[in-house]
Amino acid sequence: MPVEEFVAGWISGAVGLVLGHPFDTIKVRLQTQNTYRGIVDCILKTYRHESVLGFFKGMSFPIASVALVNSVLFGVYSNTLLALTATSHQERRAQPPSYTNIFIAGCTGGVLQAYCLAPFDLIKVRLQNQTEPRMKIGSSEPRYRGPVHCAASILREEGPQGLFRGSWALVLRDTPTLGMYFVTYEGLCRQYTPEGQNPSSTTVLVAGGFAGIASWITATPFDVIKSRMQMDGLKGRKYRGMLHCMASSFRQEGIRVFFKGMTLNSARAFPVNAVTFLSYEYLLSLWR
Ligand SMILES: CN(C)C(=N)NCCC[C@H](N)C(=O)O
Repeated sequence: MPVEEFVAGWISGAVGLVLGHPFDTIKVRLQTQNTYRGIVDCILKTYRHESVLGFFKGMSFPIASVALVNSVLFGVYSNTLLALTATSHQERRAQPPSYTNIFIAGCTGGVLQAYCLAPFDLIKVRLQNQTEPRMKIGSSEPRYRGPVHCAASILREEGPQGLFRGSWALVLRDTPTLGMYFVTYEGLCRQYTPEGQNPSSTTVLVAGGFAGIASWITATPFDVIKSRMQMDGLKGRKYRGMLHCMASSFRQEGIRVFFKGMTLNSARAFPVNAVTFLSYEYLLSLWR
């Protein structure tokens, strides 16, 4: 089993994560709180109330977990392709796998990464939604003092299943969209690369960026439901399950609820996934 794919997935994920976290915080707040009038209002309120630190809330756990999550995604993807087509990463330029196999490998990586991601993502979302300013004397204390305190409080108050709240929505968000993610990336690379050659850095950046946008646009409806389910339980239970969350969100806010955060998801997706794929391909070429 080629371990390089796992290591390259980890490092490239960390680079992308830091770059995209501020967008992610604003998106999560817009999806789960109804107190903001839009993106600009949310950015201004966050900055005024919490300073620039507010945009980076909840980033430490994703940084710690990205090694696991991204290496599982890229490692499982590549090793599933190896099992399906008997070609290694290096051989795939000369013998390109079919899009069906790429889609199946992407979906397999997506399901497994969703399970690893679930508890870390839930803690991230809970911390991102704390709007109390840090280090301001006289301001109210946030409910969670940090990621470890957050995990311990959830375990104590909501039980182990509390850490997996919203995980069905997460699996539904990530499975088909990650299949599509790799199909888009491969498709664009093939389109703009002469046969048998490796794609140029520009092609990798553009293909990675558009793969990110395409996958996040389609992922947004389940992303909204996932974030709402993850916040449920904080002040009692509002939703009886994923379907109830979908129905009640739709009843109260109409169809547009499923598109909340789509602009930010897309804006974040381009740079994050451009650098993720560029560093992934670069690292693999170093180890070849
Ligand atoms: C639509 N989905 C769930 C994805 N494309 N997921 C892949 C994650 C890539 C990168 N870490 C990111 O956060 O965009």
